[in-house]
Formats: sequence, structure tokens, C-alpha cells
Amino acid sequence: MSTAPQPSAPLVFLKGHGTENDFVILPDPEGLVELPARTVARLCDRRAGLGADGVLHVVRSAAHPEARAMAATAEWFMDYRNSDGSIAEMCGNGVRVFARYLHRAGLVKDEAFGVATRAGVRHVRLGEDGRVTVGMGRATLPQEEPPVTVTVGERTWPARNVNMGNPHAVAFVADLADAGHLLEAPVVAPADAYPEGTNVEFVVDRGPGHVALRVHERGSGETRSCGTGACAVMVAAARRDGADPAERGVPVTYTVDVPGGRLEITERPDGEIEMTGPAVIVAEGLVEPAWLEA
Ligand SMILES: N[C@@H](CCC[C@H](N)C(=O)O)C(=O)O
Repeated sequence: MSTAPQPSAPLVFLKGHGTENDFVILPDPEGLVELPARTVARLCDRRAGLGADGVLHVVRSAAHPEARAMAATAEWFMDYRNSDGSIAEMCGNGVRVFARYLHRAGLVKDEAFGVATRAGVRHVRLGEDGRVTVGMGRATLPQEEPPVTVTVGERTWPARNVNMGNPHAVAFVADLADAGHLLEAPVVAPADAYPEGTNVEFVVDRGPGHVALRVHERGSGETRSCGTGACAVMVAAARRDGADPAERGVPVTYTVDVPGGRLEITERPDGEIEMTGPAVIVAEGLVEPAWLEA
């Protein structure tokens, strides 16, 4: 009988993006694939790996200890990882791409269904126009004192602390170029406002109910889009503009331009937020087992 080690089964991957926030999708229904931070970082490496802002690990909720309790309402769990291998609670663009993948793969038959995330179940609706709408839940606005500031180089701006299941610091600036090259994370103070670190959005006005952003993502650096970030920006802009839907008693919609496209965000008077945007599957392939194990 041979004692030679058996080669691992090839790992299927797909590549997708939502407003150019791009992801490696790893289908792993029974949760058998180990994903240490180093492996995620190698997969996301844009020169030596597949290249992505993050990994969407597709696991049956019943097979994942963090999602088992959600299995009755959402069959699939989006185990999201940033490109440096760190774990995040939620990814707004990712959940649209995740939903597109599940439907394309025949793993869900309905056009509307729940996806389990670390921030709770998110309800998605696949539109006929190729876009996907996600119920993003409610924003929380942690205490504003002491005020949060964001600094890049010599420049400092006041910022709004908005939590969309994951943390955001939203700073309104005169020009998106003011944020500079964003090769390093902006400095956010006070540090204890964000014990787990934060995503930072820089925002300018484009017109009534219309803003544009750049984002530096926790764990991924500057990206072309951030769905949770766009929702945080919408909430911060609506409060700044005196357009809080809870006070007006009607839904409020903002168009949020990101470097990679456009997202439409609506907040209802009860605080529930819906985001609509594209979700694209680009490719499918196999990860070379020897490379993965090296
Ligand atoms: N790009 C995502 C957010 C991904 C997680 C984020 N970097 C974090 O660490 O919180 C989105 O579209 O929301």
C-alpha cells in the first residue's frame, strides 16, 4: 500500500466585484477549508496571488460555529475576510456579489433570500436589471463626545462615527484629492472611539442628495468602493443636511458615487437602510494546490 501523501483536491474559486470592490469567492459548503490570515493575504495578493480586496468564504450557516444560530433564516454564511486576512463583521458590496454567486450556482432558487453575516442576517433581492438590493439594517451613531477627527499628513477634519455592523469614520472634505495618496491608514482620534480599528470615508457634495466618496478600508487599504461605507456616508450626509428620515417621516434617498461606480442608498423613517448596486461574477477557476500549500 502506498504511503505517499495524497494531493489535496483543487480548490474552486470565482472572482467577482461590486462597483469594483473586488473579491475572491471560495465555495466551501461544509466549512472544510482552513483560512488562516496568511492564506487569505496570499490569495488577495495582486502580484503573486489572485488579487482582491477581500475573500467571500461561502459556507452553509449550519456548518459554521459563528452562523449556526442564523441557519433557520439564512442557509448561507458570508465568512468575510479583508485582504490582510483580518475578519470583518460585514461587507456591503460583498453581500451583493455573494448573493449573485449563490443564485448563479443554483444554491438558492429564489430571487429574494437571507444571507448570514457576522452583523446578522441581511436580506437581498436580485433585480431584473442586474443590480442587487440589500437590507443593510440600521446605522448606530456612537456617542459624539469627544469628537472624532481624521488626520492625513498635515490636515485634520472632524468626522462622524457611524456603525453599519462594522465601524466607519466619515469626514466631509472640500476636495477628494485632499485625502492624498492614502497609501497609509489615516490617523483617527480618539483611538478608543474605535477599539477594533475603522474604515475611513472622505466625502464631497455633488448636488442635492448626491455625494461622492473615497475610502480607506480597515484591513484592505484604499479600495474602489465600500458598501457599508456608502451607507455610513448617506446617514452622515442626511443628518448634516437636516434630512433625517425619522424626523421627516418619509424615506430619504442619496446617490453615492464611489471611484468604481454608483450606489443608491435609502433610509426609511424606522431607520432601516437599503442599498442597491451592481454585482458581477467575472471568472471561475482552480487554485493550484501546491501553490496554496507552499
Ligand atoms: N468593502 C466592504 C467592507 C469590508 C470590511 C471592512 N474593510 C472592515 O474591516 O470593516 C463593504 O463593501 O462594505
